[in-house]
Amino acid sequence: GAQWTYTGPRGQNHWSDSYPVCSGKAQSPINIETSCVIYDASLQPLKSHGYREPEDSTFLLRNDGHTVKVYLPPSMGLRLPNNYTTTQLHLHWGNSDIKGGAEHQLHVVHYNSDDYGSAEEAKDQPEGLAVLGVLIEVGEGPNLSYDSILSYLENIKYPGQEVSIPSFNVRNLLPDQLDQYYRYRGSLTTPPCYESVLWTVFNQKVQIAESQLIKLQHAVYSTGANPVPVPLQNNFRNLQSLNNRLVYSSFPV
Ligand SMILES: NS(=O)(=O)c1c(F)c(F)c(S(=O)(=O)CCO)c(N[C@H]2CCCc3ccccc32)c1F
Ligand SMILES: [Zn+2]
Repeated sequence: GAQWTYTGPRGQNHWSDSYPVCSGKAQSPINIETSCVIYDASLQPLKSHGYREPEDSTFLLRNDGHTVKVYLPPSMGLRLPNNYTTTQLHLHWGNSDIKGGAEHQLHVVHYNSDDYGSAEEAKDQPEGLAVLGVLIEVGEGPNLSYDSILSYLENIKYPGQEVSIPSFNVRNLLPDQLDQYYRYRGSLTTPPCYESVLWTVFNQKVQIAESQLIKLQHAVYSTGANPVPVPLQNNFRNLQSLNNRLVYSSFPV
């Protein structure tokens, strides 16, 4: 399972050797070519619930060697209009060489709780998952909402480490405007690459300070300390072919 990496002999060009769906026709991420999106006026502003007031006083933050992720309580969710319940959020980021681009992202993962009992059950089912994608760029800052996660990375330097952190307002990690987004059908961007994800990518980016991005890029490792720990960086998948999919926008572009 957790053998795959982003580069090298088990890197993304080899994922399909062990996970055949990774070479499917509806893979993510894709480049959203705004000149080709279709405005769909029926796409309503996203309605999240429970994001602002977590029922739990703590969240579990974990380094799984591929990303840093926060497990989220089932009191949070979306109506899309199906009910989708949160399961976790995680981050993807580049390294100090890469400027601009869309590789720094927050993803909030939900499962279809109308039809399935858990994310594990829903992960390979049609319409099983819904992921919110937030593009993160370096700007003014610091973005104190992201410090709710970044301040604790030193406690999960190595894969398998986890720490209980004070719960926080997840809504503040998202852009102000939830009415402008792109929507397309795609996949998990990590193995097993199941084509079960209804993607929502917000048009508005969020900004963090350069110091926050540098912390994210240097605080956690993808391997243990022996012999030398490898920093976890560039943990994002290459862009995949759109093939015969359409991308919709909730706003006229
Ligand atoms: N970019 S992405 O596609 O949103 C995305 C990630 F990038 C990502 F790293 C993860 S992971 O943290 O599980 C580490 C990978 O094993 C997930 N989880 C998925 C895929 C693995 C199985 C599973 C089971 C239940 C719920 C979610 C998931 C993921 F969905
Ligand atoms: Zn992701």
